[in-house]
Amino acid sequence: MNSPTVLDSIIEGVREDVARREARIDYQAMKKLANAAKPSLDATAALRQPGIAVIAEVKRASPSKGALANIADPAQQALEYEAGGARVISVLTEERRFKGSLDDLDAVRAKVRIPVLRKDFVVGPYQIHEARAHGADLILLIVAALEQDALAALLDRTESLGMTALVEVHTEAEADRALDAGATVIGVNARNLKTLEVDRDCFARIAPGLPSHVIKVAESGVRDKHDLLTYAGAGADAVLVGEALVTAPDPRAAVSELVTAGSHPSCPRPAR
Ligand SMILES: O=C(O)c1ccccc1NCC(=O)[C@H](O)[C@H](O)COP(=O)(O)O
Repeated sequence: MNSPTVLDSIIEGVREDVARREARIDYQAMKKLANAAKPSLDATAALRQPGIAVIAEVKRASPSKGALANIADPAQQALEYEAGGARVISVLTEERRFKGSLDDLDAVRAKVRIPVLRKDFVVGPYQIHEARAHGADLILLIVAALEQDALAALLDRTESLGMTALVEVHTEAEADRALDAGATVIGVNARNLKTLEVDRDCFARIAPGLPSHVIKVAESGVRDKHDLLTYAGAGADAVLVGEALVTAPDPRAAVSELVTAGSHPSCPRPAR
């Protein structure tokens, strides 16, 4: 038997944590809470505005880097991102390896006016209703973590709750699975979640094979505006940035520099 990957061990912890939360608030009760939440914001409209969209992430720690930033006030961090021109805020809610929480999601949702992505490792429908109950507008679905039937069902569930699914892939085969499941927003993660290696050429290999109607998000490894421009040249509509923003001395300025580069007339535009 193969030894467990980083992704396997994250998922194992997530399953335990979901079971613990579900024992407190059961599935039917969570569905009711989700139904009572304010309607979700239209994330695809936000991502389709002119220029390369910046999805700015609240990320305290990661398996690849350990502790990244002591974000005492995630809402303030998100407000800085919003003021810098971010189109979407990504909030990591996984607790064990990323030091995030649903409290972080609540705090961010309460302050910002732009769409919010719940970034976690979704293993079942409970987490989707939970995300909606906590005000998320988008949810991440990782193809490598889901069987095909589950991926398609979770995508349907997300859309039926009025949310947008960012479907994450790392290989051409996963991109085919995302399309088969009906994904319209696809994130190509440069980071291999099994080995943690970052391959910034991954996006340029996969994006040309995605249909023009799909919103293409380049995830991970964006250090500065040069990386954003490279991804834009390969067809990115958006970039998702964590580490570079949480470690920046001035997160607002760091987002603004990316946004400015992505809206400059010389920035490559995806062909539509
Ligand atoms: O960041 C990690 O080490 C990691 C490890 C295992 C699974 C997921 C991981 N990160 C999640 C992400 O996809 C990133 O937080 C996101 O794309 C931002 O990446 P970066 O700008 O490189 O922080």
